[in-house]
Amino acid sequence: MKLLVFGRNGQLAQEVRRRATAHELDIRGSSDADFTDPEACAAILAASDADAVIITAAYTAVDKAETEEETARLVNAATPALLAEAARAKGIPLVHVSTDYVFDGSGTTPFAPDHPTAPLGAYGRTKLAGEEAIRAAGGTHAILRTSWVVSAHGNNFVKTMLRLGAERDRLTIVADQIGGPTPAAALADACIAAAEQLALDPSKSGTYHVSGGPDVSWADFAREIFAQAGLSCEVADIPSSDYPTPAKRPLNSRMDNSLTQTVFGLERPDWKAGLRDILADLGAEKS
Ligand SMILES: NC(=O)C1=CN([C@@H]2O[C@H](COP(=O)(O)OP(=O)(O)OC[C@H]3O[C@@H](n4cnc5c(N)ncnc54)[C@H](OP(=O)(O)O)[C@@H]3O)[C@@H](O)[C@H]2O)C=CC1
Ligand SMILES: Cc1cn([C@H]2C[C@H](O)[C@@H](COP(=O)(O)OP(=O)(O)O[C@H]3O[C@@H](C)C(=O)[C@@H](O)[C@H]3O)O2)c(=O)[nH]c1=O
Repeated sequence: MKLLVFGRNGQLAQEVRRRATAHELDIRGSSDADFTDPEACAAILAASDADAVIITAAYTAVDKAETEEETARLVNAATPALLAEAARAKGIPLVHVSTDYVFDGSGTTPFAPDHPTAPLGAYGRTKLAGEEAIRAAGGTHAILRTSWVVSAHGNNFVKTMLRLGAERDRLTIVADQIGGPTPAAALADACIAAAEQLALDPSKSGTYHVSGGPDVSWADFAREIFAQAGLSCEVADIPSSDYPTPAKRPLNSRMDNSLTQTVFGLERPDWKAGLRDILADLGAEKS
């Protein structure tokens, strides 16, 4: 298959490039497909001979989105909307990635894909608008909602903890937000599998959850990072109220992955194993 992939340097984009070895790839980064220009991006798709499209590009700066919601909306909603229409016009499947931040974080039960959405902030609102536009376009699609993506590339919680854990003896980390850290490598495999399977069976179109397990707090996630990296940084639990940020984060980010397993045959990713691979990639594993 030929895959048209939007996004080049992001966490997911880099893992798709690394793992889609069975396919021909046409990769478009922000320098040649700027998502603040929806028509230009749709024209790239319209002119493509790809068999499927994967959108990895997104505006992911959660706090900055509070003051840049219009830009975030262009990148996370307007361009995915036109790409979905262009994909439908060509009759090719579209795989898109969304977020746990479309939910309000209430309760302690894992959210199923059809649970009502109610984002707490601008990033979640714009990602939800992207989902809704893709569904409305009516083409063959998979929206894969994920959470807490980590990898050896780009900016993410693992790399932040490795940096801070090497500098400090003690960190205070929120312990009342619970979710599933997701290795970008496993998410890339899910995107590729969804593209392959949708091409064969468009009836698999829909919204799915791909989040690593088991669920954990950010504080316990940090402890496991330090344990696997052999860093002796103490982690003190704090409530979210002690870590004020411009955007409110959901307390419950647990997501039910069972539909993904049933329809696509994909197991829930094991984030502790994924973390070992990331630390090995970074040369940061415990010696
Ligand atoms: N990171 C996380 O914790 C989570 C991410 N997600 C979702 O997963 C997906 C992948 O995220 P992730 O790989 O972590 O994101 P990153 O922040 O690592 O990378 C962002 C990507 O978006 C591209 N991008 C940003 N702005 C533009 C623009 N104006 N035009 C074109 N491309 C742009 C970047 O382009 P370039 O390649 O040129 O650098 C880069 O490839 C996204 O849909 C995100 O919303 C969901 C839950 C958690
Ligand atoms: C650095 C640090 C963070 N934290 C907290 C803040 C936050 O609640 C949590 C994680 O911090 P981050 O800045 O990585 O979180 P954040 O940018 O909100 O991560 C989110 O990104 C978007 C794109 C998503 O879609 C989400 O699934 C999620 O991964 O850790 C501490 O409590 N102490 C610290 O020292």
